Amino acid sequence: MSAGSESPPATAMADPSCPPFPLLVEEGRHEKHEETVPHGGELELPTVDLEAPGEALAAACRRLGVFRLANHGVPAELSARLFALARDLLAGAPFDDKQALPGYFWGTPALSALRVRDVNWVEGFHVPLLPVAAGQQHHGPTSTAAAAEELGELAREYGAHMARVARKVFDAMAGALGLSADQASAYLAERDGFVRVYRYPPCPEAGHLGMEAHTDSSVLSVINQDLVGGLQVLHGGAWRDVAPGGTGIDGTLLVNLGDMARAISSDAFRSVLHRVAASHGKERMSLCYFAFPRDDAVITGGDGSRYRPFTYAEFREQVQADIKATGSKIGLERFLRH
Ligand SMILES: O=C(O)CCC(=O)C(=O)O
Ligand SMILES: [Fe+2]
Repeated sequence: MSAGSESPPATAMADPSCPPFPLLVEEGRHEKHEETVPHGGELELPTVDLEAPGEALAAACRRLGVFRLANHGVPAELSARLFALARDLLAGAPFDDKQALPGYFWGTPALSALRVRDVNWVEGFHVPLLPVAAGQQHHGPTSTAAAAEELGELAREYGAHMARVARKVFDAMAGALGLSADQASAYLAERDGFVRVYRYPPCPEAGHLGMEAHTDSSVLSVINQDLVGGLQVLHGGAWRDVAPGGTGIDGTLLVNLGDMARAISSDAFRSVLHRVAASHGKERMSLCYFAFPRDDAVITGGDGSRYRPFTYAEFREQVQADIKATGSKIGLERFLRH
């Protein structure tokens, strides 16, 4: 039985900026959800130079599906401004004000299937890279609305850098896979991607996740995390910490391959299961960019692939239907050849 159908959970509301995350209050609940997968400490990740990706990039895609990216050309000052603006807005404004802003979300995206242990201890803004149509823009008079508009503009400026980075990374991946120019173009619609600005508020209780275990549906995702830590990837049967790469001029970004990279490479490239532990003492912030294939791109890893050909639009609709029905994504398994 889902926990949501038992007695109503307590909520953590001491901080007015905090969404009404449910707390696990019943005796014994922690034991019930105790880890079954061991924790294996930090995972050393390879660093790929964007200006000279060479063999290192393909090797990292094959072995891990996640790597650090250096020499990416994203101005440190732009990331710092976006982090600061997002932190001020998300940690500073009351929850009710934030909830009225376009693109704001908290908890699990599958709210229709809400179960207490599934609530992600996270909030944020979803910012598409394509400019928002005039009618959809928020013209509220408050300073919170003005800050949110500024955040959107800055996130799109940051997103333009992400699109540039994603194209360069993907062209190197496409080269390693021997994709045609048409495939390389259809399999990554980098300017149609989006940025998510996340805040993981401090969680008063152990046993929560900031974001539950998942693979990304993207071709590739680019993560820029602050210095708090909490991101973990499943490697060798254990959850391994991905340490922050440092901020400022020498800061690296993280590139994480999604399901689509796995499908187009016929499983040669990995899409790693990852999650974010809820923050305890400190809040955590991250800036994440996701790039997908064109909607009509027919994803195929060739005749030997375990997956039948499908369009990206088909994949996205299946993921949404599965989340609505079960609370979880099923993903590529749905597209296995019979
Ligand atoms: O916040 C992070 O570092 C990772 C977030 C993530 O995995 C996602 O949004 O898919
Ligand atoms: Fe993810």
